[in-house]
Amino acid sequence: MTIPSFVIGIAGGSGAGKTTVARLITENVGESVMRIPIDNYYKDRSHLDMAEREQLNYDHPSAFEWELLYEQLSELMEGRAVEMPQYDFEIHNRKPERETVEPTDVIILEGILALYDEDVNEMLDLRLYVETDADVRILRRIQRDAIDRGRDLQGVIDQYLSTVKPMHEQFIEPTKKHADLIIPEGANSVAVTLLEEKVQAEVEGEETRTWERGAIEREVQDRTSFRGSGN
Ligand SMILES: Nc1ncnc2c1ncn2[C@@H]1O[C@H](COP(=O)(O)OP(=O)(O)O)[C@@H](O)[C@H]1O
Ligand SMILES: O=c1ccn([C@@H]2O[C@H](COP(=O)(O)O)[C@@H](O)[C@H]2O)c(=O)[nH]1
Repeated sequence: MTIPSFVIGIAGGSGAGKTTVARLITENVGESVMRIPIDNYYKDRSHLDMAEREQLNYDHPSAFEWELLYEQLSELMEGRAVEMPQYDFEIHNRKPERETVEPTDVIILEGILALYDEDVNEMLDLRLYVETDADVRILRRIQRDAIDRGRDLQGVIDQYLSTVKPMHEQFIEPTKKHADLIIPEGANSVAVTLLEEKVQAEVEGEETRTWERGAIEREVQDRTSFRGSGN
């Protein structure tokens, strides 16, 4: 039975680069790390039709089933498998099937509001916030939704202005204060390398659960100032 030894939360606005950071810091550790997208815990909306679902606010905390997320994270932390819901962005709804997920050494919880819920926050050993300018994020979102997902461009713009942007300012950006480490633009190679090393060490059993909050932050500062002083 695996009892997870390290849980990382990665928050940040839509298109900030959360998934990219999660992928980069876990790509060399195989199956000992599990990524949990908070999107899987969007509420089930099967009672609504597509037109109604298209009108919903998916950036407000009330769009998520927090109790289920907390319950399943708790189960995983105690070494038990869960039946995790799966989400389909194309139809704005949960998929009918769930996936059996076994606990792993390291868990990465990732999503716009990964640092929002107090109970969930307390389960995290390391809280990251990926910070990327709004103009870059909306361009990425247009690329993803309008081009890759075939959504109507005007719809993407309307959703951004009516819910994505105001909810970001009201709920997502303020969670930055809970972060141990803020990663600018996501592709901060110093932070990514350090986090990768940390995850690797957890997976190889070199670390114990004596994680000292702020350790990575200090190391990033040290390495960055070392680089900066090399003139
Ligand atoms: N640092 C970066 N530089 C350039 N492009 C990036 C960077 N981080 C992410 N992207 C790109 O931006 C898009 C959104 O990134 P993603 O990680 O899915 O964001 P999020 O999970 O925060 O919504 C993807 O196409 C990804 O390849
Ligand atoms: O049915 C849905 C559910 C969510 N969204 C949007 O997705 C983003 C969150 O995902 P990121 O990968 O962080 O971009 C959120 O801003 C929602 O607006 C959606 O459009 N439809």
